[in-house]
Amino acid sequence: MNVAKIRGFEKVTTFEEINLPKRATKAAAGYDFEAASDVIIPSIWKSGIATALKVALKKEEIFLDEEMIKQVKPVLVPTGVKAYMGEEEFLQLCNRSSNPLKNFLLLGNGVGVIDSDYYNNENNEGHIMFQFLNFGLRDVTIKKGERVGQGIFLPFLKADEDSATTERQGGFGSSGK
Ligand SMILES: O=c1ccn([C@H]2C[C@H](O)[C@@H](COP(=O)(O)OP(=O)(O)OP(=O)(O)O)O2)c(=O)[nH]1
Ligand SMILES: [Mg+2]
Repeated sequence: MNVAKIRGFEKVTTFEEINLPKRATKAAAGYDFEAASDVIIPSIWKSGIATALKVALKKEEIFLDEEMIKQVKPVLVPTGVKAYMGEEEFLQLCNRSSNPLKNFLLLGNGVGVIDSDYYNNENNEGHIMFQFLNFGLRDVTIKKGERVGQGIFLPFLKADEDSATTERQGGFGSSGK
Protein backbone atom coordinates (compact mmCIF):
# COMPACT_ATOMS: atom_id res chain seq x y z
CA MET A 1 0.00 0.00 0.00
CA ASN A 2 1.53 3.39 -1.03
CA VAL A 3 1.85 5.67 2.01
CA ALA A 4 1.56 9.42 1.13
CA LYS A 5 5.06 11.00 1.17
CA ILE A 6 4.92 14.07 3.44
CA ARG A 7 8.56 14.93 4.07
CA GLY A 8 11.85 13.16 3.74
CA PHE A 9 15.14 12.74 1.94
CA GLU A 10 16.21 11.21 -1.35
CA LYS A 11 19.59 10.67 -2.98
CA VAL A 12 20.47 13.09 -5.80
CA THR A 13 20.60 10.90 -8.95
CA THR A 14 24.16 11.93 -9.87
CA PHE A 15 25.58 10.57 -6.60
CA GLU A 16 26.37 6.95 -5.63
CA GLU A 17 26.60 5.36 -2.15
CA ILE A 18 24.99 8.16 -0.16
CA ASN A 19 23.62 7.51 3.34
CA LEU A 20 20.39 9.47 3.76
CA PRO A 21 20.31 11.74 6.82
CA LYS A 22 19.10 10.14 10.01
CA ARG A 23 18.57 11.23 13.58
CA ALA A 24 21.27 10.06 16.01
CA THR A 25 18.85 9.51 18.91
CA LYS A 26 15.10 9.11 19.35
CA ALA A 27 14.76 12.67 20.70
CA ALA A 28 17.20 14.34 18.26
CA ALA A 29 15.63 17.28 16.37
CA GLY A 30 18.18 17.22 13.55
CA TYR A 31 18.79 14.72 10.76
CA ASP A 32 22.56 14.32 10.42
CA PHE A 33 23.94 14.87 6.89
CA GLU A 34 27.17 13.24 5.71
CA ALA A 35 29.69 14.73 3.26
CA ALA A 36 29.26 13.14 -0.18
CA SER A 37 32.96 13.56 -0.99
CA ASP A 38 36.27 14.59 0.60
CA VAL A 39 36.47 18.40 0.78
CA ILE A 40 39.33 20.65 1.97
CA ILE A 41 38.23 23.85 3.74
CA PRO A 42 41.22 26.23 3.57
CA SER A 43 41.97 28.44 6.55
CA ILE A 44 40.70 31.98 5.98
CA TRP A 45 43.96 33.22 7.50
CA LYS A 46 45.89 31.88 4.51
CA SER A 47 43.78 34.02 2.21
CA GLY A 48 45.02 37.14 0.50
CA ILE A 49 42.92 39.20 2.88
CA ALA A 50 44.99 38.03 5.86
CA THR A 51 48.21 38.77 3.96
CA ALA A 52 46.86 42.18 3.04
CA LEU A 53 45.91 42.90 6.64
CA LYS A 54 49.36 41.84 7.85
CA VAL A 55 51.01 44.09 5.27
CA ALA A 56 48.60 46.93 5.99
CA LEU A 57 49.48 46.70 9.70
CA LYS A 58 53.07 47.44 8.66
CA LYS A 59 51.57 50.57 7.03
CA GLU A 60 52.76 49.41 3.61
CA GLU A 61 50.55 49.99 0.59
CA ILE A 62 48.65 46.87 -0.52
CA PHE A 63 46.24 46.40 -3.39
CA LEU A 64 43.45 43.86 -2.67
CA ASP A 65 42.90 42.07 -5.97
CA GLU A 66 39.75 40.06 -6.79
CA GLU A 67 41.67 36.78 -6.39
CA MET A 68 42.60 37.66 -2.79
CA ILE A 69 39.08 38.69 -1.87
CA LYS A 70 37.56 35.59 -3.48
CA GLN A 71 39.63 33.29 -1.25
CA VAL A 72 37.56 34.06 1.83
CA LYS A 73 34.33 32.70 0.31
CA PRO A 74 32.72 29.75 2.11
CA VAL A 75 33.45 26.30 0.64
CA LEU A 76 30.42 24.22 -0.42
CA VAL A 77 30.33 20.68 1.00
CA PRO A 78 28.07 18.45 -1.13
CA THR A 79 25.68 16.03 0.61
CA GLY A 80 24.27 14.20 -2.44
CA VAL A 81 20.86 14.57 -0.77
CA LYS A 82 17.66 16.44 -1.62
CA ALA A 83 14.64 16.97 0.66
CA TYR A 84 10.90 17.09 -0.03
CA MET A 85 8.43 18.65 2.42
CA GLY A 86 5.10 20.45 2.69
CA GLU A 87 4.64 23.84 1.00
CA GLU A 88 4.47 25.58 4.38
CA GLU A 89 7.59 23.87 5.71
CA PHE A 90 11.32 24.38 5.28
CA LEU A 91 14.43 22.44 6.26
CA GLN A 92 16.73 24.47 8.50
CA LEU A 93 20.40 23.59 8.09
CA CYS A 94 22.43 23.97 11.27
CA ASN A 95 26.05 23.39 12.10
CA ARG A 96 27.05 20.39 14.24
CA SER A 97 27.71 21.71 17.75
CA SER A 98 31.21 20.20 17.67
CA ASN A 99 32.24 21.87 14.40
CA PRO A 100 33.27 25.30 15.78
CA LEU A 101 34.78 23.77 18.92
CA LYS A 102 36.73 20.91 17.35
CA ASN A 103 37.15 21.85 13.67
CA PHE A 104 37.01 25.69 13.62
CA LEU A 105 34.19 25.40 11.06
CA LEU A 106 31.32 27.90 10.86
CA LEU A 107 28.42 27.89 8.41
CA GLY A 108 29.09 30.89 6.14
CA ASN A 109 25.37 31.74 6.09
CA GLY A 110 24.89 30.97 9.79
CA VAL A 111 21.79 28.87 9.13
CA GLY A 112 20.74 27.36 5.79
CA VAL A 113 17.14 27.62 4.60
CA ILE A 114 16.01 24.82 2.28
CA ASP A 115 12.77 25.92 0.67
CA SER A 116 10.22 23.27 -0.35
CA ASP A 117 10.43 24.42 -4.00
CA TYR A 118 14.18 23.74 -4.08
CA TYR A 119 13.38 20.00 -4.38
CA ASN A 120 13.94 18.75 -7.96
CA ASN A 121 14.61 22.31 -9.25
CA GLU A 122 15.88 22.29 -12.84
CA ASN A 123 19.24 23.75 -11.86
CA ASN A 124 20.59 21.15 -9.42
CA GLU A 125 17.76 18.73 -8.52
CA GLY A 126 17.55 20.32 -5.07
CA HIS A 127 21.03 19.20 -4.03
CA ILE A 128 21.61 20.34 -0.45
CA MET A 129 25.05 21.75 0.38
CA PHE A 130 26.61 23.14 3.55
CA GLN A 131 28.73 26.31 3.16
CA PHE A 132 31.68 26.27 5.57
CA LEU A 133 34.22 28.91 6.64
CA ASN A 134 37.35 27.67 8.42
CA PHE A 135 38.47 30.23 10.99
CA GLY A 136 41.27 27.95 12.22
CA LEU A 137 44.92 28.44 11.23
CA ARG A 138 45.19 25.11 9.40
CA ASP A 139 43.20 23.72 6.46
CA VAL A 140 40.50 21.22 7.50
CA THR A 141 39.78 18.10 5.43
CA ILE A 142 36.23 16.77 5.63
CA LYS A 143 36.19 13.09 4.58
CA LYS A 144 33.37 11.48 2.57
CA GLY A 145 30.85 9.99 5.00
CA GLU A 146 31.79 12.36 7.83
CA ARG A 147 28.75 13.99 9.48
CA VAL A 148 28.96 17.70 8.64
CA GLY A 149 25.70 19.25 9.77
CA GLN A 150 22.08 18.65 10.51
CA GLY A 151 18.67 19.52 9.05
CA ILE A 152 15.50 20.23 11.03
CA PHE A 153 12.06 20.25 9.37
CA LEU A 154 10.09 23.29 10.54
CA PRO A 155 6.82 25.00 9.65
CA PHE A 156 6.95 28.67 8.64
CA LEU A 157 4.22 31.30 9.00
CA LYS A 158 3.15 33.94 6.45
CA ALA A 159 2.24 37.58 7.04
CA ASP A 160 -1.32 38.90 6.43
CA GLU A 161 -0.02 40.91 3.47
CA ASP A 162 1.89 38.37 1.41
CA SER A 163 2.05 38.64 -2.37
CA ALA A 164 4.83 36.13 -3.09
CA THR A 165 3.83 34.27 -6.28
CA THR A 166 7.18 34.00 -8.13
CA GLU A 167 8.24 30.44 -9.02
CA ARG A 168 11.84 29.46 -8.08
CA GLN A 169 14.20 29.46 -11.06
CA GLY A 170 17.19 27.57 -9.63
CA GLY A 171 19.49 27.18 -6.69
CA PHE A 172 21.79 29.33 -4.59
CA GLY A 173 21.17 33.02 -4.97
CA SER A 174 18.55 32.41 -7.64
CA SER A 175 16.20 34.93 -6.09
CA GLY A 176 18.59 37.57 -7.42
CA LYS A 177 20.70 40.36 -5.84
O1 LIG B 1 23.08 26.56 3.15
C1 LIG B 1 22.31 26.42 2.18
C2 LIG B 1 21.36 27.43 1.82
C3 LIG B 1 20.54 27.22 0.74
N1 LIG B 1 20.64 26.05 0.05
C4 LIG B 1 19.77 25.80 -1.10
C5 LIG B 1 18.35 25.55 -0.66
C6 LIG B 1 17.61 26.83 -0.97
O2 LIG B 1 16.24 26.62 -1.29
C7 LIG B 1 18.39 27.33 -2.17
C8 LIG B 1 18.31 28.76 -2.31
O3 LIG B 1 18.83 29.25 -1.12
P1 LIG B 1 18.37 30.69 -0.72
O4 LIG B 1 16.88 30.72 -0.62
O5 LIG B 1 19.16 31.16 0.41
O6 LIG B 1 18.81 31.45 -2.00
P2 LIG B 1 17.93 32.49 -2.75
O7 LIG B 1 16.77 32.92 -1.92
O8 LIG B 1 17.60 31.95 -4.06
O9 LIG B 1 18.97 33.61 -2.84
P3 LIG B 1 19.19 34.63 -1.71
O10 LIG B 1 18.68 34.00 -0.43
O11 LIG B 1 20.63 34.88 -1.71
O12 LIG B 1 18.34 35.78 -2.15
O13 LIG B 1 19.76 26.95 -1.93
C9 LIG B 1 21.55 25.06 0.41
O14 LIG B 1 21.61 24.02 -0.21
N2 LIG B 1 22.37 25.27 1.47
MG1 LIG C 1 15.78 32.31 -0.54
